[in-house]
Amino acid sequence: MKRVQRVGAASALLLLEGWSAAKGRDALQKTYVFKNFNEAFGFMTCVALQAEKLDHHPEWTNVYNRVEVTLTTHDADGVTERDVALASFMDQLA
Ligand SMILES: C[C@H](O)[C@H](O)[C@H]1CNC2=NC(N)=NC(=O)C2=N1
Repeated sequence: MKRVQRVGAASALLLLEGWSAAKGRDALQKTYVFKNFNEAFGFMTCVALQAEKLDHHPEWTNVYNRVEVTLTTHDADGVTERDVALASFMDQLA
């Protein structure tokens, strides 16, 4: 997999809505709230398939209708265009 340049959370946030910078590390965070568990898990299933396609995976937790997402690129030790791409995909889907 090609190396990607770290862009950092601050510049990534200029392109995204509803995301914020994580505390203590270069990462993006967002909490999605759905109608119920089915909607939340459907979202996660769709994102999981895309994540496999992109070979880029979220850190996330799910409790009932909430999905808390953290995006960062472990290989670059920070936020890259891959995180922006995955964040945009999630926003379009939600
Ligand atoms: C070997 C494999 O391509 C890498 O480990 C991929 C998989 N998914 C990944 N996901 C994320 N978020 N960051 C990575 O650096 C990353 N690297």
